Amino acid sequence: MTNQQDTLFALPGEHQGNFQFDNRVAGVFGDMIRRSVPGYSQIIATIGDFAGRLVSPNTQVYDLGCSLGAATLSIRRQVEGRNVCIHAIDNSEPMLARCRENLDAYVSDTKVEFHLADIRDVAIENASMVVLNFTLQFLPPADRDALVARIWHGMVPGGVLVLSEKLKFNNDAIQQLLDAQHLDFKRANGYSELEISQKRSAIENVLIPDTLDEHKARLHQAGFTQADLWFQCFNFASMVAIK
Ligand SMILES: C[S@@+](CC[C@H](N)C(=O)[O-])C[C@H]1O[C@@H](n2cnc3c(N)ncnc32)[C@H](O)[C@@H]1O
Ligand SMILES: O=C(O)C(=O)C[C@]1(C(=O)O)C=C[C@@H](O)C=C1
Repeated sequence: MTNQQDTLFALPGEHQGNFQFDNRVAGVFGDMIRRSVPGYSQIIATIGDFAGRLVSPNTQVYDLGCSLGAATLSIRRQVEGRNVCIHAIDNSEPMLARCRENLDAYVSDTKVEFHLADIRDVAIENASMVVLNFTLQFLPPADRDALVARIWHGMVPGGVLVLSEKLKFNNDAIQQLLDAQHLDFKRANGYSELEISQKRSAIENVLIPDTLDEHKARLHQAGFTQADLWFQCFNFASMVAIK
């Protein structure tokens, strides 16, 4: 998988303005997300494990906001021979082009369809797995309930939704503690103070986190009565919901 080192925010004044999933970000995204999101590799591996257990034959899988295709690749390895179609969807052209290259690099009998599209416009049908791995947080908050409800409607009974997100906390002391631990994680992964602060400014109006309670309420409201947290490290979490 494309894995150039992320130095996008290393020089003063670099990459000013709002963060975008453009060609520069797509070129370093594998490195960026691993060094920025604690537990990312574990989450990708576990998405594959959920797929192995819960994806049923002759159904569809949706990777919404697929970026470079890490989740799609992890799922595809676990569902060979089930006559499943995986839909890898992203509205960033440079991300989707690299996603296609990464998936095409390995042989598989499982069909993958690539869609350059907004996840709010894509029909979800006969789905036994839907993945929102750090994508919902980039949608305008007003659009989130409708998407999760549409996902529930498009899923088969027993299907699984994996929802991973950066979290916000209502308690200030907890917010500050977990935020500080996340920043130390980035420092330990080689990001400088300048890189950390410039990236923070770039994403603050773009990545709008919800609290865990808000996520759980949204999942329940959409119809997912079986939903819980399966992973959390500092202010990053992943939830699993079964229809
Ligand atoms: C943090 S990345 C997701 C990481 C990826 N799921 C993974 O597991 O490696 C968010 C992705 O969502 C895409 N995205 C954001 N809003 C979108 C939308 N409305 N429709 C489609 N894709 C979107 C971005 O282009 C970006 O590639
Ligand atoms: O909070 C941060 O600093 C992050 O970098 C998080 C995050 C994410 O959660 O998606 C934000 C943007 C990039 O896509 C990679 C990681």
